[in-house]
Amino acid sequence: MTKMLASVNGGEEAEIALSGGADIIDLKDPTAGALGAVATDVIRQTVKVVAGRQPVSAVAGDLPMQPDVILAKAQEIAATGVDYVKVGFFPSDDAAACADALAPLAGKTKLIGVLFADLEPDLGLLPVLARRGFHGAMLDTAKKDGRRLLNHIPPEHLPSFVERCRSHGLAVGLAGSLEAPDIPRLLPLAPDFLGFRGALCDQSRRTNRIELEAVRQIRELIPAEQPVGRAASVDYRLLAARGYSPGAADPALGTDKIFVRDFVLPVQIGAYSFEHGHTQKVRFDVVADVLRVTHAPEDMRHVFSYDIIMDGIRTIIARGHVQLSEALAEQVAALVLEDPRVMQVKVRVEKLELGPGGVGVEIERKRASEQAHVLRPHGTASAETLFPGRGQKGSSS
Ligand SMILES: O=C[C@H](O)COP(=O)(O)O
Repeated sequence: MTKMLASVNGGEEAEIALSGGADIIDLKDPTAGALGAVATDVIRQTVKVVAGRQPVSAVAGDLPMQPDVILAKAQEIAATGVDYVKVGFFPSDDAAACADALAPLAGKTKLIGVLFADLEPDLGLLPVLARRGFHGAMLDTAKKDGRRLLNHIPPEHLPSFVERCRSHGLAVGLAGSLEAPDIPRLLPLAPDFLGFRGALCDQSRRTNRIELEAVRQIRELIPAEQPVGRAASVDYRLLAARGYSPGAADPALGTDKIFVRDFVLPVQIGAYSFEHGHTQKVRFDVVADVLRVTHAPEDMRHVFSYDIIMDGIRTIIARGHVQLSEALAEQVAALVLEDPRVMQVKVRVEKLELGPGGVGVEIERKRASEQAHVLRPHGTASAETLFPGRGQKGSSS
C-alpha cells in the first residue's frame, strides 16, 4: 500500500498533517536543507503530541558521511521514540561504512536510507542497506530548486529503482518536490510511501507553513483504502479493480477523449535482422475514451493524466527490443486500459524510417463490459481478478 508521508517541523504542523489524513508524520526542518534535522526535544514533544495516532519518522540531518557522526545522531533521534529514522546517504566513498556503523541500531529502530536523485545516487548501496538491516530506502532530492524527482529520474527508470529495493526486501519511498500531477504517475509503481513537504505548504513553498487544505488535496489523490501485500505494480491494479478512482466516475456524464498525438520516440523494434541493435523513430498516437467524474473538473482528482500514457510508452520501450508494432500497440492499449475510467482506447504505432512514409498499425480496444460496471466509489466492488497482471504503466491532463 502506498502511504502519504508529510514532512512537518513540529507538533503544530503534525496536528495539521494528521487532520489532513497523512499516514506518516515526518519531522524535518525545511529551513536547514534537504534533510534538516528538527531539534531533539521538538521531536520528543511531537512524538507525544502524535501519541501513536500515526507512525512518526525523523531525519538525522544533512550530515557529513562520517560513520561515528551519523551513528551518534541517529541513536539520539531513535531514543526519542520515533518509529523511523531517515538517514541521508550523500555521495561519498564512506557511504557503505556509514551503513555498516548503523547496523546495530537497525536491529532496534526502523532505518530508512535516503538517496538523492539529483546527486547521482549509488544504487549499489541498496544491497548494503539491506544487509545492514535497514527497513527501507527512499529517493528524494537534495537541491530543492523547483526540479522534481521525475526531472532527475525519468519515469521509465523509476520502476527499476522500486524493483531493486523490493528484491532486497527494502520498503520503498519516493519524494522530491512532488506535486499533485506526479501522484497518478507514481502510484502505479506501488511505492510504500510518497513523501511531501513543498506541495503541502502555503504557496507551495516548503519553508512556509503547512496548510490543511493542501494536505487534504494531496491526500485525496492517494487512495486511503488499499489491499494488503507489497508486490510492486499489483496493489494499484487491485485497487483499480475495486473501483478505486480518486474521483469516482459517473457513467451518466459520458466520456472525454484524452489524447497523446505525434509522440515520436527512438524504439528498438522490428522483426528483420537489420532492425536489431539500434533504434528507429516510431510515432505513437493514442486516444483514450475516459469516463468523466464531474461537470466541472478542477484538479488532478478529476482527470486521467495524459502523462500516464506517455510514461507508460516510455516504460514499455525501455524494456528492450520488440519484434512487432502490433505487440507494442497491444501493450500500450493494455496499459491505458488499466485505469478503470478508460472505456476504450485507440493506439497507432507508426515506424517512420522504413520508407518515404509511415508504416504501422492502428488498433482499438475496449474495456470488457463486465469490467466497466466496477466503476464506483471506494471499496464497493470486489472484482479483484478483473485486472490481470500486466506491465508497468507510466504532467497532467
Ligand atoms: O521526505 C519528503 C520530503 O520532505 C519532501 O520534501 P519536498 O516535497 O519539499 O521535496
